[in-house]
Amino acid sequence: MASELIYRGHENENQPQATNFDLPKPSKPWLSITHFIRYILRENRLVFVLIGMAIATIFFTFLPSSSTTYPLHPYRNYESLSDSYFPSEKTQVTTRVNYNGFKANVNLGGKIPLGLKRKGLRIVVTGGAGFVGSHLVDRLMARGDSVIVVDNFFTGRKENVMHHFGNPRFELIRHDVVEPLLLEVDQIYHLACPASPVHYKFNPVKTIKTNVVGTLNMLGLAKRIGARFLLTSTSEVYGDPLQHPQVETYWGNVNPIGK
Ligand SMILES: O=c1ccn([C@@H]2O[C@H](COP(=O)(O)OP(=O)(O)O[C@H]3OC[C@@H](O)[C@H](O)[C@H]3O)[C@@H](O)[C@H]2O)c(=O)[nH]1
Repeated sequence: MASELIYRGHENENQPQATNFDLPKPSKPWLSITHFIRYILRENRLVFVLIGMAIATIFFTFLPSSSTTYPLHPYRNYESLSDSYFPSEKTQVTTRVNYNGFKANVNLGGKIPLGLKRKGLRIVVTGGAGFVGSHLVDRLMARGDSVIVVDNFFTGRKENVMHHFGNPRFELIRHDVVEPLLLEVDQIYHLACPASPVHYKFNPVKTIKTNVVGTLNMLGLAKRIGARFLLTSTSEVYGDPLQHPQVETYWGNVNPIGK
C-alpha cells in the first residue's frame, strides 16, 4: 500500500519509462468535429436527418392545435366569461367571440404538440355539490385540474361528486361560505347559493348573508391569493325582460321597488 502511494506521488526510477506510444495524445477538438462530419456524410445519414426534420416541421405546422369543445349556451355572448371559464392566454382572443351555435371550438392553449399535457390548475368550486356546480366539477376534473369543492350541502348532495372520491386531484370540504376560508388556488368559481325560490325564500336573511358575506369572503380570498374569480348569478337580474333571449348587452327590465 505504502509503496503504491509512493509510486503514485513520485517518479520511480524502477518503473519503466513511458514511451511516446503510452502518453495520452494531445486532444485535437477539430479532429472530433471532422470525425463527426465524416460520420454524418457516410451512408446517407445526413439525408435521413434532413428528412426527419422536414417531417417534424410539417407535423407541427399543419397539425390542428389542441382544442376542446365546450357546450355553450346559444344565446349568450361569452366574451366576458371566457377569461375565467377558459384558461386561455390573452393571445387566444379570437376564440372568445361569435359563439353562434350550441357548441364552440375553444382553443385552450395555442399549438401544444400532441402528447404534451397542459399544466392543471388548482380550482375551488363553491356550491360544487349542486346541479350546475357538480357538472362544472366533472368538466374541470376531466381536463386535468385539481378541484376543491366547498359546499354546505344546503341543497347540494355528496352523491353528485362522489365519483371523484379517491382521485388525488379532488377534495370536498363541508363549509359555509358565510364563514371565511383560506385556500391556495389559481381560480375560484363561486356558485354557493340557494338557487330555486323555495330554497332562497326558506330563510331570506340567510340567503342575503350567503350572497353578500359569502361572496365578500370569496372575493377577499381571491384578492389575497391572486386568484381569478367567476361569480354565477341568476337570470332574475333581467327582471321581466322585454327581449328574448337576453344577450349580455341587454340591461334588463327591472323594477327595483316592485315585487
Ligand atoms: O349557503 C349555501 C347555499 C348553497 N350552497 C350550495 O350551493 C349549491 C347550489 O346548487 P343547486 O343545485 O341548489 O343550484 P344550481 O346548481 O341550479 O344553481 C347554480 O345556478 C344558479 C346560480 O344562481 C347558483 O349560484 C348556482 O349554484 C348546492 O350544492 C348548495 O348546497 C352552499 O354551499 N352554501
